Amino acid sequence: MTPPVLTFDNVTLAYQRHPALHHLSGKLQEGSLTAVAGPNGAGKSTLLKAIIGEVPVSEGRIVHGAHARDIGYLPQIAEINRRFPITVLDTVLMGGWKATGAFGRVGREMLSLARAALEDVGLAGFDYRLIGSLSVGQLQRVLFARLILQDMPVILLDEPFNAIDARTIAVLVEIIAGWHREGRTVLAVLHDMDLIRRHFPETLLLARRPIAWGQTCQALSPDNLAHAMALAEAWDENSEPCRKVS
Ligand SMILES: Nc1ncnc2c1ncn2[C@@H]1O[C@H](COP(=O)(O)OP(=O)(O)OP(=O)(O)O)[C@@H](O)[C@H]1O
Repeated sequence: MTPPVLTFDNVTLAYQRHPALHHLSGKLQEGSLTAVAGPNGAGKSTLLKAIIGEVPVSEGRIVHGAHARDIGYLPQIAEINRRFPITVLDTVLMGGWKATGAFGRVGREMLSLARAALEDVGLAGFDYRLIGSLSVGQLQRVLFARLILQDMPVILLDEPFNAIDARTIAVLVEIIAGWHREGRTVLAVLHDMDLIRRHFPETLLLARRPIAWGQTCQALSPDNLAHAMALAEAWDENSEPCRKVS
């Protein structure tokens, strides 16, 4: 068996010592397709940010396997500055910086790969549109095209289907399924339980702490979902900073 892509060893993540996620342990296997589910404020986005090093680990550790530097990350769309005056094509080409270097010239091959990625997401011909002129769904397609160009073995997606219509969701779900078939590891924060059940074989259910992690049908059992909701409702934002649990 190949070593896990990520190992979580009793991980606690906190902001100003107030825990957002407690005591997560488990392994993300190479080639797995996993949803991260849970109520608002459960710590889902925080977990993704900790994996890419944007949020420090307060306790425990996250051990990266062979692909430590090879992670593609799609932030929540609300975190993208759409006023930045950049074209669709240049946004996608940012996904190729590893090959071109930060200030390298974009070669013909990279350009044609970027255009092919735009075609894959159904946006052929949008090259010179400014991203500020796109609908939310079109912008999400552009960001997926950038991930295609990035060509990473591990891909983290934070609410990729938020505020997106069914047609665009179908296109993006198919791209994710393609990544899975290619053996990439995908971890996606999602809210739509039906969509998770249909397309994601594994689920990590969080409610400020892990509730379940395994096959989706078991992880999203009615008992587990009720437990997660009850914990979320009982949560006190002003609770004491985390103390170690032995
Ligand atoms: N930068 C920050 N500073 C302080 N607290 C934060 C920060 N970011 C998130 N939090 C808090 O950490 C907790 C977990 O937030 P997180 O965004 O990880 O939840 P989530 O499960 O992704 O929620 P949602 O489904 O609403 O996006 C929340 O209580 C949130 O207010």
